[in-house]
Amino acid sequence: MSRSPSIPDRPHRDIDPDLPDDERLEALRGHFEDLVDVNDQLSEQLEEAEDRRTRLREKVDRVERENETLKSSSLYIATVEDVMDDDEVVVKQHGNNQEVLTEVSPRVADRVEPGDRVAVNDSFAIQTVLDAETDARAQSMEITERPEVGYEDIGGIDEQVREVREAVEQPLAEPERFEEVGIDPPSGVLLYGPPGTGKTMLAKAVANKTDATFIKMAGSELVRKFIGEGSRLVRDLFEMAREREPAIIFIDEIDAIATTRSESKTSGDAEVQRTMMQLLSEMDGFEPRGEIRIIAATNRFDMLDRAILRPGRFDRLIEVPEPDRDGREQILEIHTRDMNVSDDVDFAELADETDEYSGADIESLATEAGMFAIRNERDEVRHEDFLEALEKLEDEDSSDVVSSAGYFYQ
Ligand SMILES: Nc1ncnc2c1ncn2[C@@H]1O[C@H](COP(=O)(O)OP(=O)(O)OP(=O)(O)O)[C@@H](O)[C@H]1O
Repeated sequence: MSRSPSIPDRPHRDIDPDLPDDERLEALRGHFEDLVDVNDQLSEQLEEAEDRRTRLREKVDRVERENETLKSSSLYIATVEDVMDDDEVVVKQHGNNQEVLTEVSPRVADRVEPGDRVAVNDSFAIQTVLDAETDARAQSMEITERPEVGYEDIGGIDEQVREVREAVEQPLAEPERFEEVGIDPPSGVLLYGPPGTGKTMLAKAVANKTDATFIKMAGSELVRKFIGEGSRLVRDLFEMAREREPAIIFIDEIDAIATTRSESKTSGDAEVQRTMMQLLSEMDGFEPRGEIRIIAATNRFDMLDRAILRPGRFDRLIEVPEPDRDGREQILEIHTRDMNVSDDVDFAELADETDEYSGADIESLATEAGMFAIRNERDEVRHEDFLEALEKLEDEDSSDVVSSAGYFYQ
């Protein structure tokens, strides 16, 4: 790197005005030569500075172009297996487990270590090293420091809220009570019931109440996202939780990895099996009174492999049913809390009319009613808007609207 050149001193000469003319002329000539010298030096420096500026500009342009390429092209996730000399590394690609000898871009060369998760481009050159956060997201984990759902946002399932608080919140908030009594809290809690009934909300609300990090992963992602990576993802999930204790791990659609063992021995089944074994071994090695709690959810209780329900695993089962009439009224009130609803809205009647609606369906109903008000150029939502919304939802394919219909969960 070139250092900035020093600026030459300003030439200075005292010329005695009483000197004879020829001596004064000589002195002035000397001064003039000094000035020309300095001028030459400054011009040279200016030229160098301009050169440097051009080189920097080119560098910036190049980095900007690289940046654009990085942003616009898809990158693939891989794990570094080995780092060799000359900036060469062996990476294993997620998805197909292919091992590739590749190069590291000089920008990240000194940051790459075996075990790192990296993003590679189409020609497998390593572009970036993923930090824990990006890595987790790339693996479809959803991490929320403090979810914004409170118990007051959940309607119609008070008993389930109570049970979850007892099984998950209390062991985190007052572990000493379990110690005093001499029992271990439930290892894992399994919430089961039709879709859209508030299972995820329940898990988020406990995390909110206990200031725990909420880490969510869908079982389907564990087995579908990167074939052959399921058990590693489970390990990462628990690792992430250990780094962020207190934490609540929420595995949605647990049935995707814990289905009843099928007779067929396809590689897909073996993969699912390995993922489940990893989950069980993580849970078995768990500190029962520790600061990580695990909640799983399923709509397909009937399909679950009973091995995951043994003591020490998901040993507290909580059914989260569709809301009853009063529950629906409560949920309607929750979802219209921030809406400008007119006094003529009859929640009791709407609750009567929404038999078999899940909480999620009721949320859609409220949003749809709001849309009708907007369409009619009103800023107040009236009862008639809810009725129109009901009609619209009923008209749409009823199996889509009433999401619980047709689901077998026990
Ligand atoms: N009991 C409820 N009280 C209030 N809102 C609810 C309730 N149940 C569901 N909802 C609404 O429906 C949305 C979806 O609910 P949630 O994701 O918790 O359902 P889920 O049971 O986990 O569904 P799935 O099984 O499909 O994952 C919530 O964001 C909320 O707006």
